[in-house]
Amino acid sequence: MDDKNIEGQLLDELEMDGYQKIDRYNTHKIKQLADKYREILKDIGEDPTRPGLLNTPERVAKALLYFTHGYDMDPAGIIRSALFEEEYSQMVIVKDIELYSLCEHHMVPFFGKAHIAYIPKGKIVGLSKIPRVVDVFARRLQVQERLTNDIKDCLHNTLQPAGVAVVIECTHLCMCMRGVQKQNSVTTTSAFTGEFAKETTRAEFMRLISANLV
Ligand SMILES: Nc1nc2c(ncn2[C@@H]2O[C@H](COP(=O)(O)OP(=O)(O)OP(=O)(O)O)[C@@H](O)[C@H]2O)c(=O)[nH]1
Ligand SMILES: [Zn+2]
Repeated sequence: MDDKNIEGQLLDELEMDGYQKIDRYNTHKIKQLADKYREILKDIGEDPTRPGLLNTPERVAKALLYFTHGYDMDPAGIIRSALFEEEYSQMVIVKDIELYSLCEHHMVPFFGKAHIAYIPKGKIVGLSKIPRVVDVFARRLQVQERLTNDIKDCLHNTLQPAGVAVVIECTHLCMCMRGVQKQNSVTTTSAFTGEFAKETTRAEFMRLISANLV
């Protein structure tokens, strides 16, 4: 399946789930962006009329719209679409959620993993909605710190749990392929609410996300 079909399929699925009308790929918007990329190609010393680049501006336009499709989505709505009453009050952890985002300073990718936990207080959420919320916030221009807080705030406000924990580990390509050029540095950010303010609860979460239990 080519990139366009994969993107199209993902967006179709999201629309089918009724999250929000997604109108990112209309022809007018793609053309507007593609025209700008044609100019950018000239500015970097390329010839946009050479055969290999003829469709590149449209491809890049669609890719950028895909990389930032989180702007068109409603993360709180995603959580609210699958809330269930349940008397489970232990920690729920979804770890190793891969994410891809764009740093807002250079518009270069940063990518890595999110580890998320919450302690329910009467309500649990459909598990898949947690990675979906990660993607909504990741698919925008971000800094890792705000991405971390956005996810924490969304879960905290919609689930109203006894606590939320978010840890994100990422590689920033703006620090690898340019600038300081450090290939192996990993940035870790975290945000905690409620019960996770307690040292023991936080330590249990950190131990469980570090463990290889499966
Ligand atoms: N805190 C934070 N900084 C980020 C993130 N992504 C990129 N940056 C940093 O944003 C900063 C922008 O700094 P500037 O000095 O304005 O930009 P620059 O001259 O391109 O900086 P260098 O990358 O050091 O070459 C850099 O230090 C980047 O490493 C992020 O998610 N969080
Ligand atoms: Zn950057």
